[in-house]
Amino acid sequence: MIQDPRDRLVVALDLPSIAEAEAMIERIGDAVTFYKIGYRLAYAGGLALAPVLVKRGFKVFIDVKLHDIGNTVEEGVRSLSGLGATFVTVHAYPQTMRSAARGRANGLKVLGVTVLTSYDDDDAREAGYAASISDLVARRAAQAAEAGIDGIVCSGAEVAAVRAAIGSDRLIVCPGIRPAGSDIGDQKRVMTPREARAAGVDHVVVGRPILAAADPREAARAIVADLT
Ligand SMILES: O=C(O)c1cc(=O)[nH]c(=O)n1[C@@H]1O[C@H](COP(=O)(O)O)[C@@H](O)[C@H]1O
Repeated sequence: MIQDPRDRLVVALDLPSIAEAEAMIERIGDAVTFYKIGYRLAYAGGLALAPVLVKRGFKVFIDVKLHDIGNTVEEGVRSLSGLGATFVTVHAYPQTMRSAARGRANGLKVLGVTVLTSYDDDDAREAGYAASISDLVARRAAQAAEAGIDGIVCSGAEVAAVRAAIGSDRLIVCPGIRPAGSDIGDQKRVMTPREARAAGVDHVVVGRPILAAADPREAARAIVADLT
């Protein structure tokens, strides 16, 4: 149960260094309680920021989208469990999800990324999938529940189908969130914060619309208001 509405928003710290991430966190102030460390920051040494943020009372989402042989995924998730983070992502393949479930410890929750929000049906076809994105997402959500992981990453358009597949005890997290009128960038399956909330999302992930805003704190506040 989410008590503080700010916890519904996860801000993606897609920045090139810990120093720049720290400066952004300072600018955003108390408008945000939950931060995501993804490829850009993690591969620039940013995983070290996770325990620092946890110590300061923030929640942390480690978005490394693991996908490898089972043993490697299990041990990787076990290593990441030491950071004190709340979420870690893996690609939602059955073997990968089962292995991640075995490796999680210390309260770390595993989220399965169904189909990236930068994909539409043409992109899925190009990658060799005959199924539509909505079918693929529903299938992977059901497999995530079977594998016993803690939640799903999908687009806002799939929230209802995913909820039906995973029930109310698992979490739904949506990136590809764009406040009305903001630049979509490379995202293809997008929704506004308000629409995602109405669809029943637990958390939304937002990067560029906040990081690139003239006033990131105000941009974050406006999104939290739409999620409340
Ligand atoms: O796992 C994710 O967080 C993720 C999954 C997905 O399907 N789509 C997606 O955009 N993301 C991440 O969510 C963030 C979205 O950032 P913006 O498009 O800048 O709001 C990025 O850090 C992506 O890596």
